[in-house]
Amino acid sequence: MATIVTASHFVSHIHGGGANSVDTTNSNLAQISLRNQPVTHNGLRKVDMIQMMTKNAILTAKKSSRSGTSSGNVIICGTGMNLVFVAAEVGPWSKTGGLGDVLGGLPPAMAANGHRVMTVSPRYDQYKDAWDTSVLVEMKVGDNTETVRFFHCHKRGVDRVFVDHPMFLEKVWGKTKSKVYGPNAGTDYKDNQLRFSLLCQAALEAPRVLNLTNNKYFSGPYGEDVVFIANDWHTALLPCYLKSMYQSKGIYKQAKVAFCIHNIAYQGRFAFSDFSLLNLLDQFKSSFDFMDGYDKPVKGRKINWMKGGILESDRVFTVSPYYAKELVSGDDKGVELSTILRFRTVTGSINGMDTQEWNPATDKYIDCNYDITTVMDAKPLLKEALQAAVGLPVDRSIPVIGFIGRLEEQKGSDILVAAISKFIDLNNVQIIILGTGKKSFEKQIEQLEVLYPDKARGVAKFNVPLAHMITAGADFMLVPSRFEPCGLIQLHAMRYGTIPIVASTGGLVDTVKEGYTGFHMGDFNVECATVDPDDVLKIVTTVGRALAVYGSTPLTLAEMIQNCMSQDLSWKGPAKNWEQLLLSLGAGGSEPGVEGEEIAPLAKENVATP
Ligand SMILES: Nc1ncnc2c1ncn2[C@@H]1O[C@H](COP(=O)(O)OP(=O)(O)O[C@H]2O[C@H](CO)[C@@H](O)[C@H](O)[C@H]2O)[C@@H](O)[C@H]1O
Ligand SMILES: OC[C@H]1O[C@H](O[C@H]2[C@H](O)[C@@H](O)[C@@H](O[C@H]3[C@H](O)[C@@H](O)[C@@H](O)O[C@@H]3CO)O[C@@H]2CO)[C@H](O)[C@@H](O)[C@@H]1O
Repeated sequence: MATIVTASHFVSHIHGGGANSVDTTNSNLAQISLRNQPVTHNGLRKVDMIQMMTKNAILTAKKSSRSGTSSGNVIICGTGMNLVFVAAEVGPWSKTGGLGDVLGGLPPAMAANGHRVMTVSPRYDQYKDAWDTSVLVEMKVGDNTETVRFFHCHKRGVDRVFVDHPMFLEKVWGKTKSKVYGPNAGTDYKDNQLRFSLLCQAALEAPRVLNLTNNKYFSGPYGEDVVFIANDWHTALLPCYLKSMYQSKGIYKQAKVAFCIHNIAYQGRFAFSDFSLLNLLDQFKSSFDFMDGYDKPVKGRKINWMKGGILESDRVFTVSPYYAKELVSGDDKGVELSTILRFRTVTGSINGMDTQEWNPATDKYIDCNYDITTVMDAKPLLKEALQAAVGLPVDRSIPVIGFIGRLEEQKGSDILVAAISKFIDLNNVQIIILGTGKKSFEKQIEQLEVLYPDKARGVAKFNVPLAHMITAGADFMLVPSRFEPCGLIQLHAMRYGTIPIVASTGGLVDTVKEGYTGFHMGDFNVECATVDPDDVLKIVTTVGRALAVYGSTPLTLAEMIQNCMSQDLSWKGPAKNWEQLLLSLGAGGSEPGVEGEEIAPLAKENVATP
């Protein structure tokens, strides 16, 4: 267990209000703010004042928040659970893809429903909006004793906690979008196991040592009655440390761990001898023990972090119901963990999307804002702006197909490139691909412009403004994934009235309805080493179907656009679902939340780094 080196309270001039500040303008809220005050020295037991809140009191709290008597626009009130999300990425501070998006969007939606919510992630950069808490904790990482420092800010009702250590900041500084896991795509930092061991230990300390006093609903440390939501392999040690370092000493007795799989393709497989680096008891060895036929990073017997996380946590979740089924369907889709997963129940809960960042009515990256009533007028203008931006002939009558994604085998950009050569000359169409990742795939997409100067562009950059312009300006969004746990690209596209053309896998099955909100291509071969000609044909055929609708039945197209845009794709529904799932874990002090509306925007400018 970690040792607190210095634990000073937050200074009131930073966050406003002293450590035990109680809002007295509303007696209900005053009760709420006492909820998490420590009452014993080491127990940090939650004062169960919340039970005194009647439903009426909750409603009053909500009403006063809505009417603006509370600070800001965030509607939160004190009931529910103490939730601690732990991940290697948290958007917008750090994001290489969808994991960062989920950590950015789901926590505020949970907070809106009255839960007390913290995220813990590395401090990869000098975030302008996160302050030094001056709380330091020492922990054993590998053979050394390391000191971490916690930074913090409170945004959209969520405590955003950043773990500061040179293993994160020194490596990544200024390059958060590309260097979170390694110096380049496909190469991992050699000390990733130590980095994420440190993250897991820090995350277990944060709820106990941070005296957070930044809003009127909650104060004091979170205490011990928490649900940890550990995300992906980087957080797999958390349930083990929880058991061996805390629960064995009577701490966190009623805490629970939910382990969420965002992508089974990344498991954290390392040499078996590395187990000793993790400072885990031998009792955990069998959970991590793993054999595969690959030579990387060493031949034969390995440890597998994802396997450990699956077996040692209280419940296993993933990000769509269909992917949950695929994971246990066989070793190809379960990436050699399907047998292990069959020992556990894997529950899929579909992701939402950030409807503030991705809102055509307010999007600052597009020239003309629109909604469901003005989409048909706006889209041709946005298409022209997009064509001009990437240097394609500007012509609103030409259908434009977009693709956005990490250039890994998962996303099928190689299949798409093969398909383009088959359909592009036969059709009056333009295609724009945006992505970063494997160098060979980046070269493939950059080559498109050379081959088809008037019809195709490939931009090998991580470019958020361009992602928004494509999402708004394209007519169709292609998602030819070999596998896709949930997928956010198709959600963003539908919200912008851009019709998705998707492979029939994972969350794409759950979110896109054939002929109603999009087009399905069928499922693809998950074998990544080659491009299956059948899959190329599936893209060609389905693109043909979509272009026929574009060209011949504009009314059907318009209807599909309306169907896409009229859906509620926000985190609201998914957050309610997550609430039920997390309540079922039965962590100490857990109670249902309330109906809430998460409406506070996050100014991204504040997050800018050096
Ligand atoms: N070059 C670029 N420039 C700008 N933005 C870019 C970009 N490349 C990607 N992005 C952005 O990254 C995000 C990608 O999210 P996805 O969920 O579609 O995929 P990802 O595989 O990363 O996430 C994994 O985790 C999520 C979350 O659970 C699952 O939805 C998904 O299926 C799973 O593979 C989107 O916000 C997209 O706009
Ligand atoms: O948000 C996007 C994804 O981010 C995570 O995936 C990263 C993964 O966890 C890292 O291990 C690393 O993956 C590399 C892998 O370790 C290496 O052996 C090689 O196969 O290359 C991989 C890519 O560089 O980077 C991944 C991000 O690129 C998260 O786990 C996923 O769920 C998210 O989809």
